[in-house]
Amino acid sequence: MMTMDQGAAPQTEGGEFVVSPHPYATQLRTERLAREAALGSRRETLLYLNGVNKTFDGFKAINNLSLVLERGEMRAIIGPNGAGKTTMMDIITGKTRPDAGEVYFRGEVDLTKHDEPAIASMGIGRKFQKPTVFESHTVEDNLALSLSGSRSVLTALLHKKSAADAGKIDEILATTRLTDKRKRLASGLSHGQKQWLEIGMLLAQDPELLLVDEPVAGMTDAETEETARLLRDIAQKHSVIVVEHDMHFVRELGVKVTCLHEGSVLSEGSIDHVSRDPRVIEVYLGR
Ligand SMILES: Nc1ncnc2c1ncn2[C@@H]1O[C@H](COP(=O)(O)OP(=O)(O)OP(=O)(O)O)[C@@H](O)[C@H]1O
Repeated sequence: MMTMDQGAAPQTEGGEFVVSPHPYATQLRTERLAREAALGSRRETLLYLNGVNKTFDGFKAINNLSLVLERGEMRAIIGPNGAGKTTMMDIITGKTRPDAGEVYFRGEVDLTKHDEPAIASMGIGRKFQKPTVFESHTVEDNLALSLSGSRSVLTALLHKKSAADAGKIDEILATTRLTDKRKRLASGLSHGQKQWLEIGMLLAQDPELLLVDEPVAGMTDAETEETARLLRDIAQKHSVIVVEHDMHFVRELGVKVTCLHEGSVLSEGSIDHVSRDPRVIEVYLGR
């Protein structure tokens, strides 16, 4: 006579025979559902970092870092020197390859598989701390040279701009508060105006995500406050990550703040939440 294993024994339910799933099948299904849920939440996001690690000569610069940026979000990143802010930006832009972890753009592009030029062309623009504008060109020519698309330098400088290009340059000049400086040589701009021009040059490339590194370092108080307004304007149409130490400026941005420490997220939330967090006070704000 045939005997049956208890786990797979048929049972009657409303007159029908049903087979209890094997415990291993149940485990596989649970794991599959968890994977699908993770993929679902990743798809919703613009930038998804999960369990990212990067070690330099045995030193963990990035340590199991996870961070999610929603589409259209502006995020401020703070943290003490050496916290891993620059390394995180380097990983997002393909300058540094992580040792482990997931880095996804628009939920589906694995950024760890692409190099810097490819990532830039996908719509991630980066502005480094030091402005690098073309000093001997006018403000508007700096923007014309940066417009996305296949223009040669000569085409950009010598030929009449198309109506679309001209309209776009006008819009960027207005956003970056440089309309009345458009004919000036970039060398004649103040430090703050050069930073704004460089942000404009990034905008000319139509990035979906802008990474901005310490934009207000060296600016006057008035320029700092104007930069917060300028970035809030930009964030209406773009996603932005701003790394900055100036807490007054970060407060002016009025966005979610992430504090990094020793390569991972120490605290995250509103500026009030993060700046009251005893751990943030201990390692960063209290210093
Ligand atoms: N290419 C590299 N080789 C070796 N060590 C590195 C390299 N890049 C970064 N590090 C180290 O990794 C750690 C994190 O540095 P990172 O520049 O990312 O910090 P940060 O938060 O940007 O600091 P800061 O506010 O000073 O710019 C530091 O200890 C740094 O010395």
